[in-house]
Amino acid sequence: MSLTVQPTERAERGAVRLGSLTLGAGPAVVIGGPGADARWIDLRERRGRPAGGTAADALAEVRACWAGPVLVEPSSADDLARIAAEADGVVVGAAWTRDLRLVRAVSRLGLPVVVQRGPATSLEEWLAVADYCAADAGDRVVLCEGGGRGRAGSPAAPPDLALMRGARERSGRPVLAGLGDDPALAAAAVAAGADGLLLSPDPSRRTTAAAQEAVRIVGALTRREEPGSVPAARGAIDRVDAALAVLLERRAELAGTVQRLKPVGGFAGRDLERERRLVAEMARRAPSLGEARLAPIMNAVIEAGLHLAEERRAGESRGGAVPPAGERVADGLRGRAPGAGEGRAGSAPGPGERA
Ligand SMILES: O=C(O)C(=O)C[C@]1(C(=O)O)C=C[C@@H](O)C=C1
Repeated sequence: MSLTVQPTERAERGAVRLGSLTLGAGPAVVIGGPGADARWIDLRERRGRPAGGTAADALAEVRACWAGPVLVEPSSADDLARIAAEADGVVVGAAWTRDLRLVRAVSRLGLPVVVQRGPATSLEEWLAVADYCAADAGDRVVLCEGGGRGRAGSPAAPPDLALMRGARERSGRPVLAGLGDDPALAAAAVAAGADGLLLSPDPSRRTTAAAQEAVRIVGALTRREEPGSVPAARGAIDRVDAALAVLLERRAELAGTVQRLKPVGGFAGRDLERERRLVAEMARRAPSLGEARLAPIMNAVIEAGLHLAEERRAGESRGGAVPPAGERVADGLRGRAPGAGEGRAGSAPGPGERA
C-alpha cells in the first residue's frame, strides 16, 4: 500500500479527549509512568519479556494501580482487540508509520490515535498519516514529535520543536513533544506550544516531576486557558500561583543582592522613585490592574524582600543562620515587623486603607 502525500489543509485547532484527559484545550499534560496525567505502554519494547509482554498482561499490570487514561502502542495487529477493549488511546509509534495496514487497523479501533514522527519521516508524510488515521478515527488524532526509537532500537530522537509547532499550526491537531527519559527540553516544548509531553513509559520520578514542573510554570506563562468550571479555573489559578511563587522567590534573592551592593541597603536605603518607576513599567504589562492596584501589591513584595534581606544580614552578623521560615512567617502574621511601612511603592493606598 502506498501513501499519497497531499498538502494538509490548515484546520481549526481541535481538542482530543483521552479518557478523562483533554489534549489541546486547557493545561498541557504529561504522559508517562507513575505520577503522570496519563500512562502508556509500549508493547513493542515489552515484546519478548518473560512476563508482561502481552497486551493482556501489560494492561492488567497498569490497571491494577492506575484508574486514569492509558495509551498503548501495539507490538502487532494481534494486540488490537485487547487494546480496543481496555485502553483509552493507541500510539502509532515512529516505526509503524510506514506500515499502513497496521495504521488503518489501529485507526478503526474507535480510539483516539497518537501518531508519532520518527527521524526518517518528513513533515508532509507525518501529516498525511495523521489525515489517513483521522478518516477512520473520527478526527481524534494527536501528533507526537520526537521520542520514537527506530526499528533497531536506536536511541530516542529529540523533538524538532519548530517542526512540532508547524505541524500544530498546519493541522490544527493537538501536538505532543516526545522526550523519552530526558526532561531537558520540557520547558522549551511547552513554550513552543506542545499540548503535552510524552515521556518514556517508565521514566524516573525525577523526570516526571521535572516535566510536570515545566508544564505548570511555563504553561502558566504561555498557554491561554478558558476554563469553564470552578475546579478548572482554580486549577489554572494554581498554575499561575506556582509561576508567581517561583518569580517572587527569585525576585527576593535579587532584591537581597541589591541590598548588599548598595552603599546603604535595607529599609534605610529605600528608593521610592525607583519603586514608582518599576510599578509604572509593570502597569504596561498589566493594564487591567494598572498602577493604582499594582502599587500596594509591589509595596508588599518589596517590603517582604527587604525584611528577608535584613533578617539575613542580622543572622550573618550574629554569625548564625537565618531564622527558620516558619518563625519568620509567624512574625509577619503577628504584626508588622520593625521597619515595615516606611515607604510605599507608588502613591496608591494599600488594601483597606483610605486614600
Ligand atoms: O533597586 C533598589 O535600590 C532596591 O533596593 C531594590 C528594591 C526592590 O525590591 O525592587 C527594594 C527597595 C528599594 O526601595 C527599591 C527597589
